[in-house]
Amino acid sequence: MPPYESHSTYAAAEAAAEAFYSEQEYMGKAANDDSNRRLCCRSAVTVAAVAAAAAPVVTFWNGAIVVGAGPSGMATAACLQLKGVPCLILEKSDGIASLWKHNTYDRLHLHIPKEFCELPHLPFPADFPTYPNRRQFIQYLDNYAAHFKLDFRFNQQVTSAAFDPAAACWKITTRSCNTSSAAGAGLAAAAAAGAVVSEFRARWLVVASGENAEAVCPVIPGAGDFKGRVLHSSRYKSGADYQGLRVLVVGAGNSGMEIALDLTNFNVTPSLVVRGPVHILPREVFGKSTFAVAMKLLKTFPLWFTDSFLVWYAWALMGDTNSYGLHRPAEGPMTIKTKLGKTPVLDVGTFAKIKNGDIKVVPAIDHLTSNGAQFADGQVQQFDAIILATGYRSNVPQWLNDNCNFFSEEGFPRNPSPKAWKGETGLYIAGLGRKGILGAAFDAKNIADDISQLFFAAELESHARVQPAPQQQQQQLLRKPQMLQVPSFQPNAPTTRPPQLHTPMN
Ligand SMILES: NC(=O)C1=CN([C@@H]2O[C@H](COP(=O)(O)OP(=O)(O)OC[C@H]3O[C@@H](n4cnc5c(N)ncnc54)[C@H](OP(=O)(O)O)[C@@H]3O)[C@@H](O)[C@H]2O)C=CC1
Ligand SMILES: O=C(O)C(=O)Cc1c[nH]c2ccccc12
Repeated sequence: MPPYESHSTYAAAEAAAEAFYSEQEYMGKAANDDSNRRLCCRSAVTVAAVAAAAAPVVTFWNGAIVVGAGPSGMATAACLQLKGVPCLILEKSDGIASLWKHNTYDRLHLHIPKEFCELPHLPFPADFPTYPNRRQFIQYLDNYAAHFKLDFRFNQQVTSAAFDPAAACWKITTRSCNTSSAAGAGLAAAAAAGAVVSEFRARWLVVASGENAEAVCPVIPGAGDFKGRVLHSSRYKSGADYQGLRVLVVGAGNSGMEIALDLTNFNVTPSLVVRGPVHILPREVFGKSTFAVAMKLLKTFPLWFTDSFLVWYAWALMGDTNSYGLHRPAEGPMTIKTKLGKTPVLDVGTFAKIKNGDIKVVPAIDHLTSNGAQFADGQVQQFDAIILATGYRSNVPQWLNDNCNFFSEEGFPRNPSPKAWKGETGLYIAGLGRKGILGAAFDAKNIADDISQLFFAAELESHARVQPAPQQQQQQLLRKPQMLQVPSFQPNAPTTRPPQLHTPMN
């Protein structure tokens, strides 16, 4: 059964998108338990509060904690691990790269060349095409996690993270489910099995929860009246599910444009809501990726020149897009990307379908009716399904206690790039700089350099306090981190500071 059939009304679409995201949190796997066990005997000290069943399990992690097991989080963890800093990744879903695995459509390919989408220290296989498909990219990410033996805790939704100045560490609270009783039992049974609250403490916190953490479903007037299917683009898989239906795609970003194209390949003639100005560019310029050309031009020429070239080239190749309802913004595509983070549309065939009438461009929706929509220009059309390709949002404001006002209300760093990766009190940010995967790789390397310096300085200091043999200590520390022990830690004692950790002799 296609996913949308269980929640076919508009009112249910946002709840469904939300449920989908949280659903993944409940689907535990045995492998996950293994990684949890491994974790406990490496660089952490986990204290089960046996006396009080409701009290959270507290894990003291001597290193960095990363929130999010997407490309940005994994890149940061790999860089940290290579530098010898223990790193634990908390992920709300049941596995890595959940957005790529569960929330993308079948025909998705990277639309910029693979060399701009590589994570640090592991290139794509040489036989991958220039624009790897969804399956290949996922394979690369799975391989990345395995190659660097990254430490994950899945099914751990971070519900809060705050810096505790007294203890000089981050206190991170997660919610998870009793996965063994919930496995395969579905959401309701999982919820009944009861969520488990855990606590993690670490000196360094890396926010890598993603620019696309949550689906955005706008409130459209009359939405409650519409009787057809409504879903967010993150639930769309293929036009095969819509054959014979009248479909409205809302939103002219890269998702909406490509979904509209996909529908035409299954004999659907979709309408596409383009409510405002949009930059649509050919994917390639003289056989070279437009993105690569733009990057090259930006190295030598100012932004305005690069923009003028791109718009001129788009005009030369595609003609005037205005007459097809696609009006260009006053500012150029790279200026808008830099200022607002909005990515231009890279055309993979949609424009030709708009030109030949297979896709009908319509203006903003005025309101929905029981069986369709009325648009801003007064026209009324009937639809059986509406796909909201209306974008995503960061979820950082929901869980990060950002008392230094580092993040905007939208959950993005206020600092303009390239300093957007470092906050205060051990807070770091990977992949929220609106610079794609390349930007995330850049963040990851900088974060790892920074944290590793602080980590080893702190380790040396604490060892100097324990044993007065600095040279010998330094040699030990430069080895791979080993199990850390707490000599006389009292599980139920009040803890304002993490216990003193030391590396055993080996
Ligand atoms: N192959 C690839 O590599 C792909 C990459 N992506 C990337 O994923 C990210 C997310 O893309 P996408 O999902 O397209 O989201 P975007 O945020 O890029 O686009 C959302 C679109 O929806 C429009 N919109 C929002 N609300 C409404 C509304 N109420 N009525 C009408 N239109 C509305 C926005 O218009 P407005 O601009 O007026 O706000 C915008 O055009 C982007 O970075 C994109 O580049 C996506 C697909 C494929
Ligand atoms: O995927 C993104 O959102 C990016 O930031 C990278 C990117 C993809 N396509 C582009 C076109 C112009 C500028 C940046 C990008």
